[in-house]
Parts: sequence; structure tokens; C-alpha cells
Amino acid sequence: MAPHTEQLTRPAVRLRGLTRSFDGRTVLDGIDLDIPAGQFVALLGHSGSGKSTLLRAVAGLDHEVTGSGQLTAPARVSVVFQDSRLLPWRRVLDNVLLGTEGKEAAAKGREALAEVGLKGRERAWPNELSGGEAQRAALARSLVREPELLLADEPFGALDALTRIRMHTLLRELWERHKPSVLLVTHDVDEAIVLADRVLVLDHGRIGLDLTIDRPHPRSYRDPLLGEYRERLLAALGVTEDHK
Ligand SMILES: Nc1ncnc2c1ncn2[C@@H]1O[C@H](COP(=O)(O)OP(=O)(O)OP(=O)(O)O)[C@@H](O)[C@H]1O
Repeated sequence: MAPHTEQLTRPAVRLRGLTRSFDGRTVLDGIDLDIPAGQFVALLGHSGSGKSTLLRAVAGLDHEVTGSGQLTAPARVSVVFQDSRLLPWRRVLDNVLLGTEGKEAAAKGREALAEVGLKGRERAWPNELSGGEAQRAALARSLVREPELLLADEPFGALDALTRIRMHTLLRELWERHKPSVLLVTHDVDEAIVLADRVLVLDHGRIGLDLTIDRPHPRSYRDPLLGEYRERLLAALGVTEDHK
């Protein structure tokens, strides 16, 4: 079947029995997961629970992962990491365009930079950007590829709290406009709840909780119903809030 026909009838991501061990230690233990096209999913879990390992497997970056059945992901996948990974010797626009081809690419790159609020910074060098701006440039670089799937590994983990909140708004807006499937790895429960429509908790190599966040956007941290989701997620993570 042609890939395009498959995309209409199948989820964007399908994992069956995904397993990964390092030196005999099982990190992912037979993960089954479907992510429908256009769904925004956050992945939570303790440090070392295997979140990045799962993301790398979906990105096709890990050739030693095994599965009893399938590991399918769309053809156009973009990955954003905690640090922007901009090449310091290339200007911002050239970083965004890296690996793209064709006459329209430059125009698309400028458009993507404008979308993330970096209009006018096309010719800046990466070291002239703040941490938040560099992550915006990384998002522009991912957008220009028109990904069907955006994989993000703690993309805001190194940013200050205010910049983080602005980036949450930006990411959600970009998602509304382009509707890729998203798999966002984070250790931040609030970030997961505010952004995602579905939150997974990875625990002992398996999906311990698969929670649909059924609240409209934009979401407010003060929404009492979000508090209930928060408690369920914290419980799944084994965190008790003693101060309550
Ligand atoms: N290349 C590797 N070689 C050996 N062990 C590895 C390798 N990659 C990951 N691991 C191990 O697999 C486990 C899961 O790592 P992973 O980075 O996926 O966790 P994580 O949930 O993303 O953690 P964090 O939140 O701290 O980033 C860890 O114990 C880690 O040491």
C-alpha cells in the first residue's frame, strides 16, 4: 500500500511490543502505543524511566530497538531537543534551511521564522540569540519540514519559567495551525497538562497511565479540573503532595 493511503487509515504512530535493553537491563518492556494523526501527546516519567529512549526509537534513531510487531511513524518527522542544536557557524536562516532544497525553501524558512517571532533575525548568528530565541529557531527549523510528527525531548527544560510559559503558548499555536501529531517528553506535570490532549506515564518500561485531558484550550493553571488530572498523574508517578 502506498504510504499516503496508509496514513488515512492508520494512526500516525503505531508501536507493538517495543522493547529496548541496555546491557541486559530492560528499559522499554513491550510498549504498545497508537498515536492518531494530529494528536498532541505528552510523555511523563521519572528520570531514567526511558522517555528519551522511547522518543529515539520513534524517531528511528535507535537501530537496536526490537518489537514483536510494528514500529511505524510518518515519513516526515522533526525532532526538537532541550538545546537548540543550531550550528554556530551558520546564520539563523541557514540553520533553519539546513537539509532543505528547492527555490521555495528560503521563503518557507523566512515564513517559519516569522511564525515563531524571529522576523528580522534571519541573519543573526546563533550565539546572538537568547535561550528562548534559539528554541524558537529550532521550532522554525522543525516547521519548515512540514512534519506529520513532531518529537520534542524536554524542549523547554533549560528555559526560565516565564520564557517557558511563552513557549507553551507558541507551541500550542503552532500545533493549532499545522496539526502535526506531537510526542512531547517532559518531566513537568503542569506542562503536560496545559499542552497535551493525552498524557502518558512511563513506569517500569510500560505505559502505566494513559490519560485523556478533556479540557478546552487555552487552559488555565487555575482550572480546578486540571488539578484533578494533576493529582492522578502525580499519583501515577508515585509523588504525594504532603503539603496539602
Ligand atoms: N546508550 C545507552 N547506553 C546505556 N544505557 C542507556 C543508553 N541510553 C539510555 N540508557 C539507560 O536507559 C535508561 C533510560 O534512559 P532515558 O534517557 O531514556 O531516560 P529518561 O526517562 O529520558 O530520563 P531523563 O528524564 O533523566 O532524561 C537510563 O537508565 C539510561 O542510563
